[in-house]
Amino acid sequence: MGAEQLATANIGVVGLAVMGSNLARNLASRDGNTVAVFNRSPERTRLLTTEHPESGFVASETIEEFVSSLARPRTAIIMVQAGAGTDAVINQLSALFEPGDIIVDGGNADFHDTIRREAAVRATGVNFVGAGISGGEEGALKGPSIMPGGSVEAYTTLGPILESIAAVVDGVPCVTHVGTDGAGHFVKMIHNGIEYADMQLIAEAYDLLRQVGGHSPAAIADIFAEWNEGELESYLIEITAEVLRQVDAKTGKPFVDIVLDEAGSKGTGVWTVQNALDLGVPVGGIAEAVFARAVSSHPEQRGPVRAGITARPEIAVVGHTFHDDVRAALYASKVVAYAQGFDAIIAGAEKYNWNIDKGAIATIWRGGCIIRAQFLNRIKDAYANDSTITSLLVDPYFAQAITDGESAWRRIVSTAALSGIPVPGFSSALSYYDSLASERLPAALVQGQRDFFGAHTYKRVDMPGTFHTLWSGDRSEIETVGSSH
Ligand SMILES: NC(=O)C1=CN([C@@H]2O[C@H](COP(=O)(O)OP(=O)(O)OC[C@H]3O[C@@H](n4cnc5c(N)ncnc54)[C@H](OP(=O)(O)O)[C@@H]3O)[C@@H](O)[C@H]2O)C=CC1
Ligand SMILES: O=C(CO)[C@H](O)[C@H](O)COP(=O)(O)O
Repeated sequence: MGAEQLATANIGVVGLAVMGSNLARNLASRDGNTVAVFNRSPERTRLLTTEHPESGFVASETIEEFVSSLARPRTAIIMVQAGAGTDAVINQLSALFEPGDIIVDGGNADFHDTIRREAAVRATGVNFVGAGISGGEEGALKGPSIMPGGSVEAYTTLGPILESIAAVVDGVPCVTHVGTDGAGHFVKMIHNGIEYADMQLIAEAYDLLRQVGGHSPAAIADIFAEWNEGELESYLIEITAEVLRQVDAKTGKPFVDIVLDEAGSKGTGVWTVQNALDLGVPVGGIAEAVFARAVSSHPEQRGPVRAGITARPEIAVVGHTFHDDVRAALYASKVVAYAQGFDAIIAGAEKYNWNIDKGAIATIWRGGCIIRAQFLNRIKDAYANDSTITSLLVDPYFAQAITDGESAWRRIVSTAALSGIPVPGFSSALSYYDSLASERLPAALVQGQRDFFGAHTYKRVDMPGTFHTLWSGDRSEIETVGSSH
């Protein structure tokens, strides 16, 4: 590593922790690439170059050296901690980059930050691409799903290199230009929200099979492995079977029994729910998954409540088809979670003026990412058949899937309630479906209450206009000017 470097690298990676080092190795393994690498603490850089001489990295110990090692137009992918760390590296690179160069933030950035950063960097003539990258360590190395946002010009240069390192399904690379500025990180955020919901539903299925079904973790691993051969085939089901089959070497107990039952999070699920609230999109499945992790992480509340209860419900007696019912409930709830996630994408695209192709998003999520699944082919097909559908639940395939699983779904939610097993994911998904399916909702009464205490007005079912009842007067109705609010 010298002070000046020859500009031999066609791409660089800044941030060489788990994701950055694996992405750099992935890039280096593709024909024609010479990869420059830099990390704030040089120890990581040294470790990577020592352990992987085959990658032929051009390593630097200062950011200046790193920039000088890049051929023009310079392209650098940042894989550092979201937030202040990312801002620090963007500032360093923008001070040294020239118009036409490209900075890619591949971390899990808040898309509002990406919108801000893209505008600031673009003003200097440098291109900024906020790219969601999913797949964890293995995906980064072997082929992730990549969700880049930013300008079309930047994608023209960057697209081929991203396509060369992404996962490939049916010959199609799992990368697409999602839209301008923050679109890529927005879609990655929704991906993570769906990931939360999917994981929670799988965890509820496990809990039911264990507590009500009476199966051991190893037996449940076999059930999940079998489910992974059918419509539920997905990476998350596959790894769940692996986790459940694991035995703790220290105690000989199932691994799942020695792990503290307090789920952590890094924040992208919370962002999804916060933004869905702002957009007015009901994403109950994702919200329940976030809240379920929060409930689990409050032992100071769980302990005393549990200690104060003298008797728990008897576990309901179930028949031998119970695990088929759980599978059907899991599938129906999963359909709802994905439908809600795509609704949030549609609402975000509208609010932020992104031209997001829903079918293309389903396509690039089929491989490389954490929520990769066969099932995404069905979503791709649904939007190919009709890109204007108001909900995935009206697509003929999904409507039929829900109808087929509906009775089992209801049996599972009621069995769980009778047995005292928490199923916030399954039950919120069912309530959401029932809300959409109901002829009339008690929202009419809520409107009446709002009008009573706040003169917020209401609309009538039998005539146009906006009305208010004089609740504290003679209770006659008047027509009001302006719309209901
Ligand atoms: N881990 C995962 O499975 C996934 C992670 N991501 C995202 O990818 C990004 C990288 O993730 P991961 O590899 O896990 O690493 P971490 O999120 O743990 O971040 C560690 C890296 O950030 C660098 N860093 C932190 N602060 C600064 C700073 N102020 N200036 C310069 N560098 C800084 C560290 O440098 P140093 O070594 O000097 O401390 C190190 O290289 C994150 O945004 C993460 O959210 C996305 C998908 C999956
Ligand atoms: O982005 C990811 C995968 O797509 C990360 O694995 C994500 O950080 C996991 O989130 P959390 O730690 O909140 O469970």
